[in-house]
Amino acid sequence: MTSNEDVPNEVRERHGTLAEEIRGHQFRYYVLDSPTITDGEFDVLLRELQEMEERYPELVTPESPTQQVGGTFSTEFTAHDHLERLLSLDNAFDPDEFRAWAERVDKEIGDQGHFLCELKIDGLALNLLYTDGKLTRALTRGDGRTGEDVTLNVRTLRDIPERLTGTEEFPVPALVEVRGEVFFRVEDFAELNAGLVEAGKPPFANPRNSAAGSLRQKDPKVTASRPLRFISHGLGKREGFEPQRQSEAYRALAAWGLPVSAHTKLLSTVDEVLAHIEYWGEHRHDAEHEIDGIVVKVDEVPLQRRLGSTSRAPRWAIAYKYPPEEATTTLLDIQVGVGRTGRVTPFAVTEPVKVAGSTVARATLHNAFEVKRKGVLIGDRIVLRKAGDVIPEVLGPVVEARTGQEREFVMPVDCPECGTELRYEKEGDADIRCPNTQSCPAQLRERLFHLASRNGLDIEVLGYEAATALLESHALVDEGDVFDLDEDKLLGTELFRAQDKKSERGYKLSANGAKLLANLDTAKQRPLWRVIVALSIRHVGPTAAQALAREFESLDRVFEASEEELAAAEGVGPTIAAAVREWFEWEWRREIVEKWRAAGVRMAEERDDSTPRTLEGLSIVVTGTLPSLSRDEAKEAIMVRGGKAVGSVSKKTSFVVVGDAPGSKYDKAVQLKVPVLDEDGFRVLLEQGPEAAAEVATVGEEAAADA
Ligand SMILES: NC(=O)c1ccc[n+]([C@@H]2O[C@H](COP(=O)([O-])OP(=O)(O)OC[C@H]3O[C@@H](n4cnc5c(N)ncnc54)[C@H](O)[C@@H]3O)[C@@H](O)[C@H]2O)c1
Ligand SMILES: [Zn+2]
Repeated sequence: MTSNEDVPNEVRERHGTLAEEIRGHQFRYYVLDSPTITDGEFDVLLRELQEMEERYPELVTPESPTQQVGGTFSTEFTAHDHLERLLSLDNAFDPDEFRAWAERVDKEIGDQGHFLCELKIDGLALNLLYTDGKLTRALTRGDGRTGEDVTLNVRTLRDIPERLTGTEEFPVPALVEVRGEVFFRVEDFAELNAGLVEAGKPPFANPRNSAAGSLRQKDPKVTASRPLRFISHGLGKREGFEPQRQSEAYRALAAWGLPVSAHTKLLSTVDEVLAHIEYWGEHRHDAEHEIDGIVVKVDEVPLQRRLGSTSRAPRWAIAYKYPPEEATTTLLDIQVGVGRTGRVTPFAVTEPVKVAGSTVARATLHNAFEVKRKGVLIGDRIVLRKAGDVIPEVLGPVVEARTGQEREFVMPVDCPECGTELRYEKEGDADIRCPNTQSCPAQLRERLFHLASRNGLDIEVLGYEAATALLESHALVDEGDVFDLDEDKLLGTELFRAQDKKSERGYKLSANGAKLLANLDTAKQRPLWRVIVALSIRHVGPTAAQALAREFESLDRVFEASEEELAAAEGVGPTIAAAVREWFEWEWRREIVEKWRAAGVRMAEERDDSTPRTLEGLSIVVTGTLPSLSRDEAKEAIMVRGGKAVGSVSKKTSFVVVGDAPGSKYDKAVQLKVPVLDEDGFRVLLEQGPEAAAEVATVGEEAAADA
């Protein structure tokens, strides 16, 4: 027996309470489908327990959460044993942890394995038993040995075949346990939640919880009404089928009619794997479902056997987890901001918290109805989410954590910046606005900042600070004056002065000031669509502006067009048409255009006739990373040849240009049989035109096989 003497008492105590706390969270997560902390926070607790046990191995007992597959089963369902255990996965949270795992693997099996990298789908695990090709039972993971029988519910999933089909290469086996993940696509999840809210029911916190909640229903009809999806990612017990490779098993599963992932990649070295992990870390939201990491598996089945498993997880696989995109924090206050089109939006001021690698202290709440709908009170513990480059948002309150001290948010009546009474533009609007469009300092500042942004006229020096300073010193009345700025006017703004002892005034134009003037000069030459973006017309971002520029070719023609003509133009539509007409109704805005024109800003599309318009009438989608062209360069090349660079794949798409790790657009192209080009093929398209490109393009399944 091991002696326990060297474990300090307080460590033993902390271990006990921590393990209890973790079990409580597991119960709420796996049985109730209603966690009170985020997954990231849960992982931190489990990691703390692991580290304690590594330091003091005496603390390890078979009952510790570190030794068990997290879940359990509820009495709502019949319990059934898996034929072979369905385990969890060990985690790596940074490259060093991943390297350490790879080194352990290497030591065990020598340098002879391959790494199969898969997206870690954020759903819930399911075990399907097929006997003689027929689906006979479906179990949740449960505690890894015993799961919940959800067969009736699973039969309602379209992705899961009742019967397996066999092929010559892969005949149907006598028995096989197929493991995989049940999940919601991100867009289906959003739709489901919107429907729940409309019906007055509380929305789900995230797609994973909604998938678990939808699958574990007592009434299969409810499950049937939810668009749950399934992707296979493993095998349990099998008879009459012995794959040598995990990747081979996936080919068999696909042949039998089961869905497998299109994003699985076989790699040889640790560096390649880390590059792949980094790639998906930046493209996390390109997949159709949520991912919380990359699962790396040793591909060779005999090597998997040699590595074996612990009681909790296989040693031959690891889940590399990305920084969590959700965190809980305290909502300190709700304040309002005024945007460039006058929209007044409440935003959350929170205790700073780390999410997705950066510290967040503010999050959007969209409008007063959203605040109500989300049910958040000032003082609440809340769940924050930050996905990629998107502005952080408040998901909702942790109701269990309320103390009774929380208070409701009240929307202000007047504009916080100019004091004008706020109003809804028309009845039923979600957004309330400051009607002082021309001179509300907040709106002006935001418009200037937007005008100078990268999608607008790209004027580097004109950031937030400069915009504020120019307005405060009255160097500008509104954005109409931007191109009239000169040295004299800038010298009236302290920000653009530099000390100069030689001059009488004691200052001269700063380097930044000179740079601003130079930048403004260049900005006059930007293409028409950027000028349109810079006007801050509601609903008109880069895509709409490009459509307007393409269809009307000059700002005057946009101005002269009727609402009907605008709406009829490709890529414009009624909302944008109405917004454009509304914009031009105001005298002071037409003056902006006149002042810019007088200053020499480009007002019409300049056709570059040096390049023949060989792509006229074609719609082309570029997706994934091309080896030597940036996405913008590729789009530019399409547009100068008269083609349209569009964002989404439809039957009308002429070509889809595909780079590395292309995501769902590529899948869609295969499905709709739109010709697919790689970069070489794209060059053929640019240099020799569509007919030559069609010869080198791949179509449908043929394209999928190539990838
Ligand atoms: N918020 C909470 O209170 C709370 C409580 C308990 C657990 N959790 C969360 O649940 C998860 C822990 O659960 P876990 O034990 O399932 O561990 P895990 O999420 O680390 O990984 C194991 C699971 O990943 C899934 N998976 C997805 N894609 C896969 C692929 N391509 N190949 C293989 N498996 C794949 C499988 O279902 C597998 O069982 C963690 O994310 C944890 O944070 C949260
Ligand atoms: Zn105002």
